[in-house]
Amino acid sequence: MAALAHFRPEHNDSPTDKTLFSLIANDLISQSYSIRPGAMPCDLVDNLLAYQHSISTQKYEQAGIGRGDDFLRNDFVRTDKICWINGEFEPGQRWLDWTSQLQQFLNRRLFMGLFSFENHFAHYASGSYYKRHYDALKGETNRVLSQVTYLNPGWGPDDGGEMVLYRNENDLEGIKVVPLHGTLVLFLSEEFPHEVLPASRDRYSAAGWFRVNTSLAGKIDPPR
Ligand SMILES: O=C(O)CCC(=O)C(=O)O
Ligand SMILES: [Fe+2]
Repeated sequence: MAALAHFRPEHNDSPTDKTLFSLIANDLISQSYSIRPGAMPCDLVDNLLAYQHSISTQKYEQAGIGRGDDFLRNDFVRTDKICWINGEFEPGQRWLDWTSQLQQFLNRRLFMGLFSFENHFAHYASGSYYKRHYDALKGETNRVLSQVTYLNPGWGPDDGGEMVLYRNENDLEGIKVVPLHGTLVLFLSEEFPHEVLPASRDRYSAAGWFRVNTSLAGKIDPPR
């Protein structure tokens, strides 16, 4: 027994990144989406949540739909507020390092050709929503893989705010994902309509998209 006193488990219950990446890859192979409650490393999501809270509300902008000249604010579709994440501060950089490792892993394992990652914090104030939509339109391939990580400790069954992931355009029932702290969701951007139901409290997340390189000669495809 004395020897056990010196035994220290290598890490806590959460799987190592490689194990998690492997599970995600297997999910994507078998069902083109991955829903992993509580899978994110605790220190990473705690750090990200603290970072999100430290950002001044003035840095948030009303979210819109479309990009560039097609950008449109439309309260009928979505009412959340967003703030793009860059590597300016350490927690943001750690997050981008982690997502870059995931990107490399998926490229090696699944040959996905993921080229870049854009992502933002999203704040859905109580009652906010994002109606059913696709993150990418077929044929306009650039957003390939959507990612959402939830940053809401203690989210309860009565808090609402589920993300509903529909299996295809005819699916009306969908799979409800509770936006609980540390839950990670990934899905092929062109394949799954999804929506965010209104919540009864503030709802925080980091949502992002891995993109392929659609730059044409001489014309760089901007990251957002
Ligand atoms: O927050 C979520 O659960 C999903 C957000 C979303 O669909 C998006 O930002 O495109
Ligand atoms: Fe979306």
